[in-house]
Amino acid sequence: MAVLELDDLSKSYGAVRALRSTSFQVRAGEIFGFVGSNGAGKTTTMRITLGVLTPDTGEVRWAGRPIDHATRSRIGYMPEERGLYPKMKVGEQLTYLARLHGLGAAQARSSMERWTETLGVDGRRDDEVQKLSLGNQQRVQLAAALVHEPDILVLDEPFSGLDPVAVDVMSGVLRDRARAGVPVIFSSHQLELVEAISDRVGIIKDGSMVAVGGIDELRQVGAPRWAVTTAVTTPVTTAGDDDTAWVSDLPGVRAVGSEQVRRAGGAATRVEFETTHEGSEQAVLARATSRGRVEHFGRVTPTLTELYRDVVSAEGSDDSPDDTDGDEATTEVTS
Ligand SMILES: Nc1ncnc2c1ncn2[C@@H]1O[C@H](COP(=O)(O)OP(=O)(O)OP(=O)(O)O)[C@@H](O)[C@H]1O
Repeated sequence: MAVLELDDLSKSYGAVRALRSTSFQVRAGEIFGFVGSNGAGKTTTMRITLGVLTPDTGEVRWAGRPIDHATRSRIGYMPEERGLYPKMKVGEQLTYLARLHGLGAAQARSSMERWTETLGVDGRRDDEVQKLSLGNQQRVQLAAALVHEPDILVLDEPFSGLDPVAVDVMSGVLRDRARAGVPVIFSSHQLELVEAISDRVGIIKDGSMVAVGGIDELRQVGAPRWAVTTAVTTPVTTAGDDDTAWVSDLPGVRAVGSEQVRRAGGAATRVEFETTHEGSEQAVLARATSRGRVEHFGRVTPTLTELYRDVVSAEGSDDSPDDTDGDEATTEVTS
């Protein structure tokens, strides 16, 4: 299966180290969500993939071979800064872009028709791009990335500013392209959306990949997290009081937070904890049972937002641009 390989990419802009030995892969037919804080290095990575920026070290390969001019023309790219001609009509512009990528006149026209229909802007073909709303301009921008039927899709924040219907349309198109065997890489700050549509996710921080893998796989990294909710008959004191000591003093257990819920006829306490030894959650359950009626006990599945916060706020953060220390370890989970 063809794989897009980004191998050991480094890039500095003067004193700013934008990428530090960044490596990851995107397989054919896979949607890869690329996330990271502002300035983490996503756009730089995408521009290098497209070949508009040259890395200081490393290379990008497609199907085992370094990306050359011919392969580059097979990439559909949606740049963050967008790049349509505002005064050109939608239909003309898309047909023109398809022809630039080598499609014949009839093929370019039918591809333009197909993508404007799929993306719901077929009624705007004769309008200048600048007359469209920002969301519709973005749909046209995606059509521009797709109109030459690319083998690889690289999309820089394609969802930013879209309404929920447009998000659904865009997600559907990405899924459809992936099903057709295209590797799709997209960046986004909308982590719930990334979680919903990505097959794999990469988290970049200060130019280094700090986690790469399927979301379920990334969830397995780190200590398992649990929650226990116990009904308590004794009145709960001030909300926010620490009620985790009964959990924390058990071996192999670390309480990470608690919550108290008042309600008619009593209250309940929910404590979240991590286990560092297999089976130590059973000791928590036994103790909870001795304290009151256990209403709920189970594993907590972190969301991508929680995973992201964990890895991005992990120790070792250094935002100084001229930092020259070593690279951070990547949590690589491959399936
Ligand atoms: N042309 C440039 N000249 C100098 N510095 C640059 C240039 N382009 C990017 N940078 C710097 O490189 C770092 C990485 O920027 P990049 O645009 O790749 O981040 P990003 O993850 O895409 O951010 P965002 O989420 O804000 O779009 C940042 O510190 C940025 O300021």
